[in-house]
Amino acid sequence: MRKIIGNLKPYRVTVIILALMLCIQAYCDLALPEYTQDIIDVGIQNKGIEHIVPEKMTAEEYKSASIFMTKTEKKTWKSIYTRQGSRYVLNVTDGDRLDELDQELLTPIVLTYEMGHTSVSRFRKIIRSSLLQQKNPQSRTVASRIDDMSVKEIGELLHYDIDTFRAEDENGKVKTYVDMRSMMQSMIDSGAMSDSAVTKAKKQMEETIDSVGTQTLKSMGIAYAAGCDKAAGMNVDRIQKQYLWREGGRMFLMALMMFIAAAVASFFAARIGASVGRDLRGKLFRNVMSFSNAEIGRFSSASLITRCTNDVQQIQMVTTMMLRMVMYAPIMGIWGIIKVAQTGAHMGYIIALAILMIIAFVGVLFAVTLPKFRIMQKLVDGLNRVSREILTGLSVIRAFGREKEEEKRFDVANERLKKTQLFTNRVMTLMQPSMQMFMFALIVLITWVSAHRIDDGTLQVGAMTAFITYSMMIVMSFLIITVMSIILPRAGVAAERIDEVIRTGSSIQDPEHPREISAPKGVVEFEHVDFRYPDAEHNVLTDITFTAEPGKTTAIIGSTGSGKSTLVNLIPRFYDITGGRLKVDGVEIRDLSLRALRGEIGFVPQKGVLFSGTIASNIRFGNKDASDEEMREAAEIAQATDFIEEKNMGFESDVSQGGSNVSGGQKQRLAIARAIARRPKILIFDDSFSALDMKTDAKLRKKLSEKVKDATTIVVAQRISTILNADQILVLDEGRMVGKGTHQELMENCEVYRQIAESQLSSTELEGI
Ligand SMILES: Nc1ncnc2c1ncn2[C@@H]1O[C@H](COP(=O)(O)OP(=O)(O)OP(=O)(O)O)[C@@H](O)[C@H]1O
Repeated sequence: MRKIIGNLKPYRVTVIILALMLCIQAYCDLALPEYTQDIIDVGIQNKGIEHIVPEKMTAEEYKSASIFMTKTEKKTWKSIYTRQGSRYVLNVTDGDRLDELDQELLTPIVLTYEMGHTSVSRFRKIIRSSLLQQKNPQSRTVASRIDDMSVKEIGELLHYDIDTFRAEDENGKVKTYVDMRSMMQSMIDSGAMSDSAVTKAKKQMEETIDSVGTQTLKSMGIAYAAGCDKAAGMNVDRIQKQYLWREGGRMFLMALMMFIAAAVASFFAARIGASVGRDLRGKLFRNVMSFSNAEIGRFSSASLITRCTNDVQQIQMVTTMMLRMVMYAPIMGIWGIIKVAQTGAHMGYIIALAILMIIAFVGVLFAVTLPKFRIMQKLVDGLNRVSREILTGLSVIRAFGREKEEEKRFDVANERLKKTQLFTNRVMTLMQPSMQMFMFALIVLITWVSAHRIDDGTLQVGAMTAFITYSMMIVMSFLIITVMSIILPRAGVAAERIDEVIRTGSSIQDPEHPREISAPKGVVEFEHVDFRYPDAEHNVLTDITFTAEPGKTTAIIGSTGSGKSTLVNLIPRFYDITGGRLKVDGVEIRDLSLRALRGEIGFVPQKGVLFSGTIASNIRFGNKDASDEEMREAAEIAQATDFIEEKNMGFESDVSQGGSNVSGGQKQRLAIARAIARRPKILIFDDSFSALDMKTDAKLRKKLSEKVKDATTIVVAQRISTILNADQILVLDEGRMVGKGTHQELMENCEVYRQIAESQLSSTELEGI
């Protein structure tokens, strides 16, 4: 995870912009349910009235509104209304001030509203408890009979004017309500209700209201304002229409803003992801280019390719996902929880329960599938290996009639992968429907609990809708966090694999202060050189001593695996020697810069390697400034002219990737021409003549001795005939030099050489030399 985040360092600014966009998106996303809530609760249920202070009031309402107000609140109340005839008109228009008033006057106004809208059962309860508080026995007797009396009878008994009226509740059900306001007023005026009793009643009411939540409380206040406005003769329908249009418009703008923020965030996330991928690939590639053969061997080229492609691809995908979803989920989750608390629905425990269940469910799901995912990675590797082997060896398979067996081998690997994939896919496909079912169950549960609250009048329909939406958002956020917390460690493995390559330095480094050769000649000196491959137990080369001189050919011969290729690979420092000294023109090669050293060498590897392009581009590969003349001469020496000229396009003929459209011998000749075109001081042929027929081999050697006279030529060969005329022949056996001299000398004093010679040439041929 840290490594994945570390990759984002160069994109700090873009990540900050992206985070900002996500905040805007979250803000809009979370504001939308609020708008829905407002449209339902304010726009539809409260006829579009936004503030709890009525715009117009009858004198009667104006008076009764202040029943539960403190002195300061009463002062505010008086200051915000102006009398116009029999009506009181609100003189405040500033939105902020109205919001302040909503806060300041909410409790007394809702209390008054509640007093004006008391259900019959609640009215009886209030009267009974106030009668029981009075000490005289008569009141107690009346209290016991309250349930049998009608509201009117209770009013007559207590000598108060009590109005009842029928109205719809929040759910549209028509109910009988009692308006207790005038009764309260008379009680306060007559002194039957003391100030402390009012405070006590207010406190009791406040406690009941506390459980409702601010949003619902405000809706009650607004319902009160709507009632007053209507009673004062205002056109509430127009207010409602205006409100709905305005809120709908705002909602649309919010949705638009959310869309833009989300699109910009996605754009940046994809861009950063792709850039991180590009950076990693670049870093990997640059580092791999500096690797010596030892590091390439350690990782294997197949693994390096997988790391450069598959692993980087995975990191790129996870980075984009992380920036888009993992960053967004906590913002939404936490902000959503805050919003949910504000709805006052008090159903947080349902969300907590849902989150716990989701974590448990996803945990079980992944516990079952994760080991299979790990196995799958190995099975994919296995399938790749088998297919690669079969495809590259197709002609051999055909020649030996092994198609059926190989098909079976492939089928086994294929079938194993299929079975594992089927299992994981089946389990994972369970996830979506389960999550859907889970979400629906959550909605049902919330609706069921809310239904009771709505029935009790402690929750509004809009608040429920908002709560459901917020719940879905929170639960989804936790779901994303849970799933990502499982996916991320898997991507961590890819990050680890990439990091391993990036952290690995090349074992072959340039010296800090490289020495220079003023006039390079190309003398190669081996002084008691030993070499052992990294991690190998034994030396591959031991005590090798010889000097290869300019203008002369040094040939190396020996049985398979005797260390010939290894020896020549030491000269361009593909590997560093492990003992002795290796000098070029008297300077240890470790003291020369790699560029200078390799600049002196023309190397023809055992396996001819060509690059896609043209024949000319391949010959000029080591010396892009070579003139046409030089290029033709190199091709001439390498005996490549004949076949090049046979092609329609000559030197401009296409060479496909890896040189697959030229024969093995042609490939070798082009590789030789490429080395010669460089005009090096040291020419190394690592078994490069093996694919040439004897005639071409002889012609090529003749041309070489004529045209590349000054170079130090080192030839590794399998055929004695190739090296018969060499100035010096080194005979290797199991990594040791068992003979050094000309052909004649070796025939006389080197047993190993004689055996090789006798195994390749007849006695008459040998005598004729
Ligand atoms: N990268 C490597 N890591 C470890 N051991 C290696 C590596 N390359 C070669 N060897 C071992 O070093 C020994 C010498 O190999 P080398 O390729 O130099 O022989 P060679 O004489 O060129 O053989 P051939 O004539 O078959 O090409 C062999 O035993 C081989 O197994």
